Amino acid sequence: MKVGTHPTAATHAHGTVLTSAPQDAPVDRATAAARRVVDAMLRTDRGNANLDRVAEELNSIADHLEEHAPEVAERLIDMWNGEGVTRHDPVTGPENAIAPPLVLEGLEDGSVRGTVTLTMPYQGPPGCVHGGVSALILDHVLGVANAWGGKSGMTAKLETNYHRPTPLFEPLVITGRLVSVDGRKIRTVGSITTADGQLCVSVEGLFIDKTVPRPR
Ligand SMILES: CCCCCCCCCCCCCCCC(=O)SCCNC(=O)CCNC(=O)[C@H](O)C(C)(C)COP(=O)(O)OP(=O)(O)OC[C@H]1O[C@@H](n2cnc3c(N)ncnc32)[C@H](O)[C@@H]1OP(=O)(O)O
Repeated sequence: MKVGTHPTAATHAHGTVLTSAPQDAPVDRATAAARRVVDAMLRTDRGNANLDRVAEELNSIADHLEEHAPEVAERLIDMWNGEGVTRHDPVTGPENAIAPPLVLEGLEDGSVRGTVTLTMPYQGPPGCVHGGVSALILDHVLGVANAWGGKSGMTAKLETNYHRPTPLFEPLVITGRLVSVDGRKIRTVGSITTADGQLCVSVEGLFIDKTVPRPR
């Protein structure tokens, strides 16, 4: 695949950004605020006397958003249009409050790479990243690595090795790279390391070339 030709790819100093850049759009600002709420909810004092009022206000916000929500089928068509593809996923999507969101660059050596700091909503063992969250992030990153390598497929198998606990609250380097294509079988590897290079998680994925049609 020719570097920089994908509609979601923007060329930056260190590589080509494969994820949607956060925009100064109301939906991005509202999603960032929702992300703050999820994080703050886990951090706030359990005895905070205002939590009843918080629940009321948040429910009123949810009521408002639901009142303005089109039919799911209609929304799905919109989501899968153009750059929307990368705006709503649970790993990189600036419009998805459960996404950290991770920003990924495509590098000339064929790999993709990003740095992210995960906080309390992603916790598994005390102070550490939940293993399922690591697998989620890597599954997606391998999918983007496939796209960067000019392929796409469905995850058939994701073999995940947890080498050491993955720390919260510090930058983690996430990488992915397509290693081989054999007919419909695409093999892709990835890892999560600390900023000083300690390997926390490594994965080997088998993807099967198959396109699920976009909603229309
Ligand atoms: C420039 C770029 C910008 C970026 C631009 C954005 C890009 C945006 C990226 C989005 C990135 C999202 C990344 C998330 C990726 C998911 O989350 S995908 C969702 C999770 N995965 C699923 O739901 C898959 C569910 N499973 C299935 O649908 C089907 O089982 C599969 C995997 C498609 C295979 O079914 P099938 O098409 O009928 O194929 P089948 O004939 O069964 O198997 C084909 C071959 O594979 C083998 N195989 C199949 N399954 C397995 C298995 N589990 N183990 C071993 N072998 C297997 C078979 O044995 C067979 O081998 P051969 O006999 O040919 O040697």
